[in-house]
Amino acid sequence: MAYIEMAHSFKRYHMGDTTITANNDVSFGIEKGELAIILGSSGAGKSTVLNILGGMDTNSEGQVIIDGKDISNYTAHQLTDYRRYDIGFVFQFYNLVANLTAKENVELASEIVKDAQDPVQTLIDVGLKDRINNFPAQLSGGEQQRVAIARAVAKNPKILLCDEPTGALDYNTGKQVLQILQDQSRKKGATVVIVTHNSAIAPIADRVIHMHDARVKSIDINEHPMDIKDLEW
Ligand SMILES: Nc1ncnc2c1ncn2[C@@H]1O[C@H](COP(=O)(O)OP(=O)(O)OP(=O)(O)O)[C@@H](O)[C@H]1O
Repeated sequence: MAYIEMAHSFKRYHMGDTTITANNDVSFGIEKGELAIILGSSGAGKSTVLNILGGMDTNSEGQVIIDGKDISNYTAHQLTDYRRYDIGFVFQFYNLVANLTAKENVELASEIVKDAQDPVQTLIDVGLKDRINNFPAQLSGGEQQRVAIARAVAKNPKILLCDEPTGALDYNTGKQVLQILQDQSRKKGATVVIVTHNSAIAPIADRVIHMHDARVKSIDINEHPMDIKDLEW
């Protein structure tokens, strides 16, 4: 069984008399240490998958096995622990706390787990040695996203989930952020899942899960993922 295994997962939203099926019989596996990209156009159901994998939402039906445990059966309390200890999340618009410095933003996360990485070292690792005591408003978009990545990885999560992490960034800054995410997988052994509508970045992934209209349309394995420096879009 794969490290992450979503099996026949459905997510239905009920709005009055209508039911929206955001995920329709979604099944895929992701191996430990892989960089996986979930690719699809707007409304395909990608964020729904990511939120369910991250324990921020629950599915209506089907299994969500993470490291051998089915989180779809978890209680609210178990899901809180799961989000706290096992998951790092990176959002499109960074979601940093505006009145805390870069270091303090990372500490917010590192202080709630037992075996966290050192916040300063984590910021140095993402190239922010000279920005440690700056507030988010003093940082560029790319730098803010790097703080957000440092915050996510400082907890040593089992899985790093990223929702359109380069969506608000320009081309070169986006590539730098992708490089950091690919390094998390290649050099640190983290399992990284990126949701995007940008098909140009698919070649950097070990596995590409194509979604359309709430379903998985196909899954591609890249035996030789492209280096970010060779990527063009
Ligand atoms: N809380 C909700 N209540 C009702 N419908 C929802 C809710 N969340 C998502 N949906 C619907 O589910 C479908 C899938 O949404 P989802 O956000 O997963 O797509 P997506 O592929 O991530 O799109 P985008 O790239 O635009 O974020 C959409 O039709 C959306 O309107």
